[in-house]
Amino acid sequence: MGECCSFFQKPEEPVRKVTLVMVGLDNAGKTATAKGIQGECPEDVAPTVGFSKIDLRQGKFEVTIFDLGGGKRIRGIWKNYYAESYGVIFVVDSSDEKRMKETKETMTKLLEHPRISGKPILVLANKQDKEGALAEADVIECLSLEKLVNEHKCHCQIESCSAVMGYGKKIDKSITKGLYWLLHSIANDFDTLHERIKKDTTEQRALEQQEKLERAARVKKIREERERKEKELEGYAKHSESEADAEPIVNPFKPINAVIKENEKKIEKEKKRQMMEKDRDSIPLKKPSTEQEQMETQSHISSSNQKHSDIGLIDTCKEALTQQLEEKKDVTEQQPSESLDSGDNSGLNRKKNKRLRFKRNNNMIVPINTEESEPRSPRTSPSKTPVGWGTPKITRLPKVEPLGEIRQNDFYGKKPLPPLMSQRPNSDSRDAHS
Ligand SMILES: Nc1nc2c(ncn2[C@@H]2O[C@H](COP(=O)(O)OP(=O)(O)OP(=O)(O)O)[C@@H](O)[C@H]2O)c(=O)[nH]1
Ligand SMILES: [Mg+2]
Repeated sequence: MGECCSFFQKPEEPVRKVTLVMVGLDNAGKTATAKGIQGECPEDVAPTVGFSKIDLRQGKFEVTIFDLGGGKRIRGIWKNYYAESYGVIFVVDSSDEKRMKETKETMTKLLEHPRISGKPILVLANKQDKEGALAEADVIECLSLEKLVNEHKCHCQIESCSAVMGYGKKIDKSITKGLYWLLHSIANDFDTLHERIKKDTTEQRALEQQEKLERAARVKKIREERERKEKELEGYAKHSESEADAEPIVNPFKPINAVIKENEKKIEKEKKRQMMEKDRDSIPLKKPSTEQEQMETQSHISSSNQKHSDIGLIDTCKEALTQQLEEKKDVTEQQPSESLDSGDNSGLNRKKNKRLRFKRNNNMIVPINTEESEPRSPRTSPSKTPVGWGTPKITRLPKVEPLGEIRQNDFYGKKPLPPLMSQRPNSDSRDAHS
């Protein structure tokens, strides 16, 4: 019988499609409430990113509810749903008193929107099961709800509820009651609302179409600009290619083997040059004629070579030689007296080393300048020739030979010597009879 009644009633009461938006701050309980209305368990819900949509049949209404994400960054999308909404469900977390100010600001912004103002609004003061949750009156006061709805000529109903109390048939009756109130309110003013929504949605769609065209024009412009730049680059590349064909680029890099060989040749050339210089320095310009010249030449070569090797060493040797010569000079000065006072051996040594000169004087041989040619002291050790320094001339004095017949003959040009006198004219000079 009931079915028959409803069957007959249906043609009289046309089915009305109604769209609702469910908004409020994040964590307020919107999705939990929507799930409960739909007959699903409201627990284990996750924050909504974007929106979720539920459809339900309520009497003569085919209801579509857009459950929109309440996060700060998502609230911007809310306005896109205002035009087609017949009414609003605003969910408040009554247990979160700290966010009441934010809730009020959000609600104010919502109600003052031209596509919301004048439309019916259901406020659900949710989470009443939680201890310390604000009562209905407190929520009204915190949100200045009366003032707000009056300002924006919105029909308003507030219900205290708990979304997690149950779902389906066991859903909190306050939620069902609030939903009935909203649908009835819409039904009461349905035609007006319907015309407004038609108009708003048309405008909204036109606006969206315009935005779409503008976006397409921007994309087209960007694409054309990019294609123009690509063509310019292609033209530049072709121009570069033609230039490259005309003038082949010489590769500045060489194989490493070629570079090594080149360097080796340079080193070899430099070595040869140095060798040639060395040889040129070592070859004497004229052959030394005498022994002394040879020695001097060798000394010069040695000195010259050494000059190339170490000039600093020359200075050192100079100093050493000078010092040595000074020492010898001192010794030479002391030598005559020592030689005279010393024994026969020292006398013999002196005879051996002494260079004697003689002059003929009335058929007599007279030694002269014996002191000047006094040899160095035998006690003085021969100087060690410094490395890299020419042999000093003092060590190259002519060798003193003993005076003999051959030498005497040479001296007198093979003439017979005069007979020796019984008494020597220079008896003090024993050196003449050595
Ligand atoms: N105690 C209690 N917890 C609730 C109630 N309603 C929702 N919750 C819990 O509150 C948390 C947030 O619920 P949601 O439904 O996700 O909140 P929302 O408004 O959809 O949040 P957004 O999607 O981020 O905007 C969940 O852990 C729910 O279980 C309620 O009435 N009482
Ligand atoms: Mg949600």
